[in-house]
Amino acid sequence: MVEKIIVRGGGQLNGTVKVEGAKNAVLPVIAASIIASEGKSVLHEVPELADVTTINQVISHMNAEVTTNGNTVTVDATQPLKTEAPFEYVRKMRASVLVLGPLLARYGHAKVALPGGCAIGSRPIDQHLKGFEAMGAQVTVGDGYVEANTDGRLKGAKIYLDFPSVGATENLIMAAALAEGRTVLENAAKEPEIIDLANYLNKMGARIVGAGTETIKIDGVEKLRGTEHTIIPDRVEAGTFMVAAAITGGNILLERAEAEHLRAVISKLEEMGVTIQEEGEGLRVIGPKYLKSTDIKTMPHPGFPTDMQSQMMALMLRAKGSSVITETVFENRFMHVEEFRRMNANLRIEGRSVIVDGPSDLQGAEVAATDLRAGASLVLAGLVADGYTRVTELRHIDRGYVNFTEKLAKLGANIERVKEEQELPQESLSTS
Ligand SMILES: CC(=O)N[C@H]1[C@@H](OP(=O)(O)OP(=O)(O)OC[C@H]2O[C@@H](n3ccc(=O)[nH]c3=O)[C@H](O)[C@@H]2O)O[C@H](CO)[C@@H](O)[C@@H]1O
Ligand SMILES: C=C(OP(=O)(O)O)C(=O)O
Repeated sequence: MVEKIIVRGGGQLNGTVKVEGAKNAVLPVIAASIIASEGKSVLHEVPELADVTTINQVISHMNAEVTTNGNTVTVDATQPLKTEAPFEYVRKMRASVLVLGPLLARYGHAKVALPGGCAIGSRPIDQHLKGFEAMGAQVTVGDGYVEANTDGRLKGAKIYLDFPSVGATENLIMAAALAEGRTVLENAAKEPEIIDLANYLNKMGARIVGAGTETIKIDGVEKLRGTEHTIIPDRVEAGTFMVAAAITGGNILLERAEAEHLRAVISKLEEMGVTIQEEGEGLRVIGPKYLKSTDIKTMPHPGFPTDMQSQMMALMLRAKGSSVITETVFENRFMHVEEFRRMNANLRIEGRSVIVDGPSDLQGAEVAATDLRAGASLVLAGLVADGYTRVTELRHIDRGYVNFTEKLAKLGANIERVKEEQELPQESLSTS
């Protein structure tokens, strides 16, 4: 049996959706919760995602006590922890490497399986390791593991990142939180999720200033204490539903969507003719009758987010004229292009760019989610394709979207998630 999302194109999406807590904020926050040698952390607005289950399994494996009650997760890491994260977890989710910084800071030792690449690129962690070494750790890589050790506490250091890596910035802030002296992180990532992590750590007793700017200063403290924290809203989930409104010419109110985190996305959607208004604690998004073409280049925050690239490509397919979308953050984040082509999309890859000649007359087809955002984008394209689109490989979508099918159905989409018999390939039916 294979699980599929089946969507039939046609019709506008209208109604209200509440944006979940951010996947990319909650994963580092749960990883950071294991630094606390005293007190429990109580985390609110935790989305019920497969990735959250994975990070909870990683820290439970280390002996942290994790209790989930709806969207509230309590972590008690006061008992002695194991300092290893095995491959079985890291292979499911690269963000498992975020336990390196907290373990090294608290225990002077960490051993984590190397994450390796994935469908969107090779994704090395050299910038994380360079930072740990600058703080005095000995780092070795072998047998598929990275191991870091330090005698006594890490030492504060001046670290310049070659690229504003989100994960490296998070791992190094966490490591520096318990280091001796001051760490200055230059060319740091400025994503809202970095600010959320720093706010959480500061509530735990850390001394971090400058999160959200390119220079972050961390004065190490001796210990941190569990605290209460509410996870920020997921700007990528919000952006995905904004595209759902835009592509169907619908009208959706996104409760808890944070305009400040979505400036680049809002600006590009407005260029394409979409109306966006702040309303109460959220954003109202109204799709136009005709979409206009535009060009987009992905960049680190506050630039256009790579995690919204494929959704915007789906939208460009329906815009009149030529649009160009350039990916500068990941080396290989265009796997969805071939899948869109199965749906009769007119687009081509040129180096790091995709040229979209719209509007395409999209036709329903059987397509595979090649990664999490690609999966969501195929569903978005299916909302306006002629006939039925069947999307497979749903485990990717489940990593980052809570009840995606149900939420779209509630907005009026003709969509369901089903289990279907796997069709045998032709050759296995042959009797010769
Ligand atoms: C769990 C999480 O928060 N994931 C997000 C995080 O991923 P992640 O933290 O992995 O992304 P990074 O910002 O680290 O990676 C960006 C680029 O830098 C490269 N790089 C990174 C680290 C390093 O040591 N060396 C190196 O070369 C990567 O291969 C990639 O090409 O930020 C990405 C960029 O906004 C988002 O797409 C992901 O959704
Ligand atoms: C690429 C993403 O996540 P991850 O870094 O967890 O693979 C994403 O959220 O789009």
